[in-house]
Amino acid sequence: MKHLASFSEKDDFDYRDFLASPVNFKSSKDHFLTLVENCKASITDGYYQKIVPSRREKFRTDKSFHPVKELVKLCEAYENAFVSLVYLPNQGLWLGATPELLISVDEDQNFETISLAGTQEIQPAFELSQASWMQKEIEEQALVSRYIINCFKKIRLREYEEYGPKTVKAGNLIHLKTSYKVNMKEVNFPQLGSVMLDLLHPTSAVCGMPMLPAAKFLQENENYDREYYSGYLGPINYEGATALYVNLRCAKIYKHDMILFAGAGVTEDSDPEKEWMETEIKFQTLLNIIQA
Ligand SMILES: C=C(O[C@@H]1C=C(C(=O)O)C=C[C@H]1O)C(=O)O
Repeated sequence: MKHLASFSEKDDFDYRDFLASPVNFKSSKDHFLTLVENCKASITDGYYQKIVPSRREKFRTDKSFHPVKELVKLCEAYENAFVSLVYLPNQGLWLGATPELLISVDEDQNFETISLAGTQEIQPAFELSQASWMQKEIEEQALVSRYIINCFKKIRLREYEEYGPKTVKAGNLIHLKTSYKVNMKEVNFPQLGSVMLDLLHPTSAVCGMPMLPAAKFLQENENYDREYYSGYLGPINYEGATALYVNLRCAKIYKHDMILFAGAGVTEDSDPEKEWMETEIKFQTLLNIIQA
């Protein structure tokens, strides 16, 4: 951390030289509200159980914005998030602080995945024991849990441990989380990590159920390219362990702006205005900490 912080102060190269100006796009609230209505209508028709539409929004970055400094601030603010800063030529510079583990395998061959969904905004002094959840969020998260259990069923894996659901904090938000753990040595399944990765991604926390039709629905209706948002990233076989996270609460950084991405799980009980608000408060996870 110290190394990162001093890097940002002493180097005089301008990272902006590497970055493009963002393409112009209009972020329309009406479009998102109509999209949520269309998701609900398709769910009511009986074919889908859940769809997770998303949107993006452009924000001006402050003069003092520096990606490495912002990375350090995010690491300090969000102890439980996977905080990342990634530059890829032609794909740009991405900054994020995601609460969502996709899969991990530790050095002792313990596998873990989680089901994370349901969102509420909280104030800093909020105690987790005060949390109460509506039927809509409970059902929404249960769908993600069912999706994971179905993946285990496909590979006939019965020996998993399930913890939760319990309420967890992710910055300015709380979510419902259930963890699934498997001792890969005990079940004699050394490939479990890669097999589950193929089956899980994209989970119904970011896409929908059933998965393939929901992905097609989003491609046809979302009207923009998610790029790396809702993909996954993380260390692979680093010191014997792998931990891949879903790329949420993330921003693509441009010369003088950044584009933030956020989605919200829609079920038949969704209220479009509330889903819009949910994407707004998800943007705040980054905006509360970084210079914008
Ligand atoms: C889709 C996002 O988040 C996911 C959707 C959630 C929800 O619908 O309540 C909650 C956590 C994440 O699994 C996002 O942050 O963009």
